Amino acid sequence: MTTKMTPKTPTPLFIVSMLTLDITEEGLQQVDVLVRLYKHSCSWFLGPFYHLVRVFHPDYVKPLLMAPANITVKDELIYDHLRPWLGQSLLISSGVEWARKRRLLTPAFHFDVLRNYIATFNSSANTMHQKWRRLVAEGRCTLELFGHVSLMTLDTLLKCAFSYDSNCQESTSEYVSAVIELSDLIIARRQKILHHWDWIYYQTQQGKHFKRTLSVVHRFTREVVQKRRAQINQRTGENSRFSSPPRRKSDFVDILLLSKDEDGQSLSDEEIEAEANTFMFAGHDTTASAICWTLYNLARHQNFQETCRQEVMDVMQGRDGDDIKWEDLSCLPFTTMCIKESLRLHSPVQAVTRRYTQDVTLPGNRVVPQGVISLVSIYGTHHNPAVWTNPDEFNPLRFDPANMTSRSSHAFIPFSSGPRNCIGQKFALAELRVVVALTLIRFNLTFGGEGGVRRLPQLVMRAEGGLWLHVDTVDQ
Ligand code: HEM
Repeated sequence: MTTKMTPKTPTPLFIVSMLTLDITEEGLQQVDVLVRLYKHSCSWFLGPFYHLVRVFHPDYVKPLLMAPANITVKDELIYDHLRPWLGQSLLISSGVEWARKRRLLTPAFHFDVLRNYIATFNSSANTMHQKWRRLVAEGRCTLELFGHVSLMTLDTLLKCAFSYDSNCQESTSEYVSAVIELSDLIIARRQKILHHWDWIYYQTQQGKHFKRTLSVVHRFTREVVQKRRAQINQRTGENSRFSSPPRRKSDFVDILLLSKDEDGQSLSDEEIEAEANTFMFAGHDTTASAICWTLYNLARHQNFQETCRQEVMDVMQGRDGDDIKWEDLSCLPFTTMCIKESLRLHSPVQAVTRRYTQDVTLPGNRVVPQGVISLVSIYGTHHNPAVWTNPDEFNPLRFDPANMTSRSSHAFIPFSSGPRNCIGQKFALAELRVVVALTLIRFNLTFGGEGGVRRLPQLVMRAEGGLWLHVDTVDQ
């Protein structure tokens, strides 16, 4: 016998928090209450429109995230506002269209491609740290991390996606300002229920501003792709049978321009623009959030910070410069454990939502009926006391391989899982390790605030009023 997931009676507080998508510290604490109460999932009707199942136990998360991509649809409640910016890209599309794009884009994230980006990760981090050194020398030792780190991840992505040196960490870039503004405008739109309808939103000042900002971003991407296409066409003309790679190291746009599906079809310029915009959106804030929270957690746990620093210094011993190399990444096991624990405790993405075109069966013969929105709570799963002992405690030893054998494969899902998992996770983890390692050998980090910060779960996990750390240069 199967049981359809039926709604539990929600309290008004929970309904309000769903409509505002938990964008406060209190919203997160309400999730903690739900998780302790229900352990696996709960299910609601939200007004007349939505029936929503919220899942936060690995046993239930697994069948939902591992469901075949051809029955999985990205839900409009969360993703529709991104469509004007990202178009029908990998993040948003479904079915056959998604499968074709995923096949064409996967080579862009192969290890052989990623290892070329290590130099860029180092140089972007160096620029940020030079700024920090200047600020420390001026006596401004307490820094708001998100501002600095977001510019650095944008700088990196612009170089890796477009080979474009924006110098955005040192001076204002119109494109970078527009990308930051678009994310802020999308958050603001989500919080106003009436703005969810296009025909209202685009009449408002905010909606008009969104359109103007969008045109800056789209113009930039279009110009890069068109210019690059022209260069490739010119090279193929010179060498009539083959499209040869560029003389500089390939970036994402080059790889997408040269990729072909089984029928020999390549992505159109519009499709490449959509994917490039998606990399910028999906890759900069998420990675910045992960870096900032890792540094924050290490600032609050000096013993772990010191162990990581020692580990990095051991790797760098006897070297002339202090660049992190690709081969070094696998020699930083404890630092990687701290990064993973931080991704658990302060997961940049709090949830993913899905609908399924068929019923999905969960353990105990429970069924999520087709069409129902499933909200897979990454935050809830990572804070579930039925899965993690003392879930609010920062304890990197959870990720010691000896302590991981009995844990479900779906207990730790910062990058989601299954066919629609994050295509950029190896890129992100490599950048995280480089930036965290370089930061620790150059700076001591301390947190002065009492009792921690108030978390701000927006598009990614941030901190209310910013994330402020005290930064001192390490004597070398
Ligand atoms: C710490 C950093 C990152 C985190 C925590 C993260 C997390 C996620 C999550 C949870 C998803 C699933 C979204 C969903 O199903 O709705 C996702 C998908 C995706 N991510 Fe990431 N991400 C990170 C970095 C990146 C980077 C660096 C890139 C690209 C350069 C990227 C590109 C994408 C794309 C294109 C998808 C859609 C994949 C698909 O549907 O096939 N992400 N990411």
